[in-house]
Amino acid sequence: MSAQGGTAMQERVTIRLAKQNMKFSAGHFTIFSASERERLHGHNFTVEVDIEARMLGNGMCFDYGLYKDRVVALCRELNEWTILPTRSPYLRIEEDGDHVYAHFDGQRIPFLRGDVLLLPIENATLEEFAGWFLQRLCEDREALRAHAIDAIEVRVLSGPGQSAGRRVRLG
Ligand SMILES: Nc1nc2c(c(=O)[nH]1)N=C([C@H](O)[C@H](O)COP(=O)(O)OP(=O)(O)OP(=O)(O)O)CN2
Repeated sequence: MSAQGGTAMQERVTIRLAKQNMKFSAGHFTIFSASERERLHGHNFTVEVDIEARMLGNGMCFDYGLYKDRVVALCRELNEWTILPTRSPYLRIEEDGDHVYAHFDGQRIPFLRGDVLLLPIENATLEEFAGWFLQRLCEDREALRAHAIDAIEVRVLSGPGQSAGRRVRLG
């Protein structure tokens, strides 16, 4: 339908946010099984968000600046930490004063408490990072309704050509 003529169904639009400051540097290791994991290493991760919404008149949908700021703030929360998953079936986290110990397959891996971010995810993977962003972006359901948002997809990249995307449909 042309933009001039309204329809009973509001037109949909996809806003893509992939700004250069949507990034975070973090250490992690992927756990593949009860006995296999990677060594600790890091990446400069980047984040891209697609938001599907309905047009609200005045030639626009919601003001995407609100979500730009939110994604950048979430990236800052993950920036310059070693990220450990608290919901892994294979990793036990022990907090002891200034240290955090990750217990994996008989290993007791020490970290300084001040270097570690414990995230409620199953594994420190791209797909779980994407899920964490998605869950945080969808916390304010009232705002999503007010902005006529029907779906959000978050894609996290660990470098060019390597990413995982997760999507939630709201409408
Ligand atoms: N399903 C998933 N599989 C794997 C993940 C993941 O997040 N989800 N992650 C890893 C590794 O952590 C990651 O691939 C390690 O980085 P790596 O690719 O080795 O290094 P680069 O990003 O520099 O890429 P290069 O191909 O080495 O240039 C494995 N599997």
